Amino acid sequence: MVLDPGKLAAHVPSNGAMAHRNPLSQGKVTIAVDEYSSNPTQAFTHYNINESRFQPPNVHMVEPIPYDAPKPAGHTRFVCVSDTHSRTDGIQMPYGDILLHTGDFTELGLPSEVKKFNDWLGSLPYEFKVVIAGNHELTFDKDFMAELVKQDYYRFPSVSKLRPEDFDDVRSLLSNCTYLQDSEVTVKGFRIYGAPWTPWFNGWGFNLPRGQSLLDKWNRVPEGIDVLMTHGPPLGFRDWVPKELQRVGCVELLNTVQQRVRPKLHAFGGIHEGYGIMTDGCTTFINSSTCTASFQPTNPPIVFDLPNP
Ligand SMILES: Nc1nc2c(ncn2[C@@H]2O[C@H](COP(=O)(O)O)[C@@H](O)[C@H]2O)c(=O)[nH]1
Ligand SMILES: [Mn+2]
Ligand SMILES: [Mn+2]
Repeated sequence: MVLDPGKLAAHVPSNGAMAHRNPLSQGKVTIAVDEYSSNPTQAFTHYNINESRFQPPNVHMVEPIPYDAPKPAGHTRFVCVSDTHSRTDGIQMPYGDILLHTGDFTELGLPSEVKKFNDWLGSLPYEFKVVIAGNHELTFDKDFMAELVKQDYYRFPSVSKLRPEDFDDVRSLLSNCTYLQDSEVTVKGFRIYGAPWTPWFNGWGFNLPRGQSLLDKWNRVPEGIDVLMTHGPPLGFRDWVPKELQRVGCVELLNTVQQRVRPKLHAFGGIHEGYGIMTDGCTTFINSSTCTASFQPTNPPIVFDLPNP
């Protein structure tokens, strides 16, 4: 899809207490921990009632473009997938230029799974493929693995059985893509930044407490990037978990995206139930979780066109 930002009201929330320009840092916006950080459902309600922050005209749902829609001249087509969880066999992949996979490509990050995923990547025709980890890629999280081997009971027996030499260099198994972890790559002129962190939930990989710990990671995202890849959603954008009647997106990620970084595209997954697309007029938010809540790989990849830089 091609969006004309001029047709949508760009929304910069008025909650000035959480973002301010630092006079010592040449106009750079500084994000502070949000007062509702620890309770995203309450944060959503508060900002929606007081600022209509998550409803029209500040936010709109976006229909995905059909795969056979011609790509406009001077555009690059992104193909977004996420949360494939080692279930790639039946996925019909559409035409595009750059593949983005926003994590949970395995169940447990086992080297055998990573190899299978890498083989699948190798079979795809895209010119560029960019991948981040999710909370299921346990072996990619060095701190998680260091803690796991200290435990005298094993929550993840098949992972605990691995020898360090089996997973020390697990990233090198991803030879058919660019893997990002708190890092960026420029592809076809687009600056793409990727980070795997999600709010703590059941003690998986790359989990961090809400608040300053996650904000420290988001503070590493540079201004001026075109595409942000995270595993999980920001607050209010495709982050609803119906079975718990909860919003679970990260408030600090939202404030970072809307008030400081303002990328053209924010691609993520993480909350399988949130599959779909929204825009705030500046950033298009795509949750491309392939797997459903019951881990069926039935949600199709989402394509998105951006004008070339
Ligand atoms: N209440 C919350 N539910 C969550 C959160 N993160 C994930 N989930 C639920 O689990 C599934 C699958 O996630 P996965 O990482 O195991 O693949 C997801 O679709 C949600 O239903 C959370 O932070 N809070
Ligand atoms: Mn998942
Ligand atoms: Mn996940």
